[in-house]
Amino acid sequence: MGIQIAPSILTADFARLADEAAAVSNADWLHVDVMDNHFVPNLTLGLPIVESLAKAAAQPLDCHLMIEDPDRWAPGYVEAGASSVTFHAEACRAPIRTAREIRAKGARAALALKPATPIEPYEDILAEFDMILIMTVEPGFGGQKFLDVCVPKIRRTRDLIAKHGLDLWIEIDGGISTETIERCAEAGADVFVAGSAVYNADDPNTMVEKLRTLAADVTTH
Ligand SMILES: O=C(CO)[C@@H](O)[C@H](O)COP(=O)(O)O
Ligand SMILES: [Fe+2]
Repeated sequence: MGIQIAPSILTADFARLADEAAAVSNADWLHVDVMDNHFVPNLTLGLPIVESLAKAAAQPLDCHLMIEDPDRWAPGYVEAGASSVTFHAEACRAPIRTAREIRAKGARAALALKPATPIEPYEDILAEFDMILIMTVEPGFGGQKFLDVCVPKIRRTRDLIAKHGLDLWIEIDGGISTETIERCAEAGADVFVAGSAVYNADDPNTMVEKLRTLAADVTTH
């Protein structure tokens, strides 16, 4: 599949989401951060807006659920039109069941890990997922500084995927910019979320291509 860029609409203008999606027409995905003010100290949007955006945007939606009780809510995001649904390991009580429900409804299932959550406890259930999302900031807000301490986990995750002969994508999210994307691509990431770097750029689409080129030039796997 190669390098994929997923602009996060968290830094976009929420009153003009359809236009903001069109402004990143070169992007592979539109990353939608769902926050419930419980799992993270911030509140964004939920099912009705995802349903409208799925109809209005040309790109598939990559929904990142930063919510409590994803077991209950995650399958509904597929019904709302998401093509990929990511839930947090720290919030989930039944990751295998929830991943299977997401897949059964026709979307990609992904497991997200906060910076201090290791990948190793999930080694035996990697095959239940299409993607692992490794957070490179504490979830909750856009525009935070990239946490370098998360890079070794990208590498270890890529090694575990190879060890089991699996075909999972590794997505990274938080503080991704022209300064930080290359070290993540080198470590084995292939899907890159970027919010402030893309939406604060003079031309969001040009930034998408710049990020894609930087990552592609150093990718080894
Ligand atoms: O999930 C989150 C934040 O919790 C992200 O998707 C951010 O929206 C990324 O924003 P930048 O760090 O790229 O500005
Ligand atoms: Fe996100």
